[in-house]
Amino acid sequence: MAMSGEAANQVAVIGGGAWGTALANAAAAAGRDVILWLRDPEAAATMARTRVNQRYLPGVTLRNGVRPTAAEGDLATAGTVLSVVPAQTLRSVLGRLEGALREDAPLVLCAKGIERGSDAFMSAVAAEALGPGRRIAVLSGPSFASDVARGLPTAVTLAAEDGALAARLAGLLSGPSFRLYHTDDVRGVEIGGAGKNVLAIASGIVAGRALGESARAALIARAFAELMRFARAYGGRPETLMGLSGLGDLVLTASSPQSRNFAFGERLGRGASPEEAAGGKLAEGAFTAAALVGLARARDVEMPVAEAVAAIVTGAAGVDDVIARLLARPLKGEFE
Ligand SMILES: NC(=O)C1=CN([C@@H]2O[C@H](COP(=O)(O)OP(=O)(O)OC[C@H]3O[C@@H](n4cnc5c(N)ncnc54)[C@H](O)[C@@H]3O)[C@@H](O)[C@H]2O)C=CC1
Ligand SMILES: O=C(CO)COP(=O)(O)O
Repeated sequence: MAMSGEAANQVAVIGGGAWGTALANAAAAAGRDVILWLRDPEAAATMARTRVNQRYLPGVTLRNGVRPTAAEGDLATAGTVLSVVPAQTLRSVLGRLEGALREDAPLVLCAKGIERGSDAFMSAVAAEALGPGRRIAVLSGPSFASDVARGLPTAVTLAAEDGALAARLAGLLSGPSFRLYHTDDVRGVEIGGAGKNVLAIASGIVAGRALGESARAALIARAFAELMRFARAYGGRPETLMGLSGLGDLVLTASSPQSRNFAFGERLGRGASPEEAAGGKLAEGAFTAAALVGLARARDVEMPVAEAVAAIVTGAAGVDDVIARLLARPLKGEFE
């Protein structure tokens, strides 16, 4: 049955954190009718009343087209669904909400991570949780929630295996300052988003240890080289990694203290323990590091920077040991 105009214009955002709130505002700016679903009824009611997400995105007013709710039934009319909960919660959240979603609504995955334990990419987790019939897309790219929510110019990538669907969703969510490019390289886009979070932690460590801007630039370039190797081994296209969702997002996240992953690394570099460094904020790379390294090892992909981050966040090695090890690696051809 064809979707009614009302359903086609309605977007549900699952997850009322910083990014979910920003994307809800961006979709409303694009003219969509937006349902912002939170698991906590009290938080949803407060947000509906105050029109602000004080905990996760203070200082930003919700647009008129955004309706916060905790009622699962409110999701039933949305023609498009964005999942914006942390990567490690995706499976359980989709399991809970599966029955509340329209069967024909495409699901746009906005978390940047790899599931721990299963080492599964987000698209694989969603396909397992919702069954093979669900159309799945991935949205990723250089975009701080506060920039997007304030309407500052931002460009990201929307990927779906069905290129026509990717183009349609990019059009649906693009607004005056939030621009979505589209591609059919789902795997390449999700690798860029998940990988850059891990690698940005390393960049933060270099900054926190005061190793200098030259060292940080070298680190970012070597980190990008290993991300390319990983993508090649797992079916992501090199040009995707060269684009917004790869290099673009790595540059943003690995060079700004506004990034929670970078800030987490910076605190590690200054000597904080992983628990202290997290400080109650979500640093997705800390959870994804071991999974990324596990996948890399499984296909013999050399990822010394990701290995270093995984060793530090799991407490297997200290920052100084890891730096010494990286600097002692044998010299080799740059593009081997
Ligand atoms: N904040 C940003 O600038 C950007 C974030 N992202 C990605 O978006 C994802 C979410 O990040 P943020 O919104 O920034 O995190 P956040 O920490 O601001 O918010 C996470 C939200 O998820 C909710 N949540 C957690 N577990 C849940 C569960 N089991 N059921 C329902 N809701 C649950 C929390 O209550 C909270 O509202 C991450 O993967 C992140 O990498 C991507 C681009 C930009
Ligand atoms: O993904 C992001 C920017 O594109 C946000 O980065 P952090 O999660 O490190 O804050």
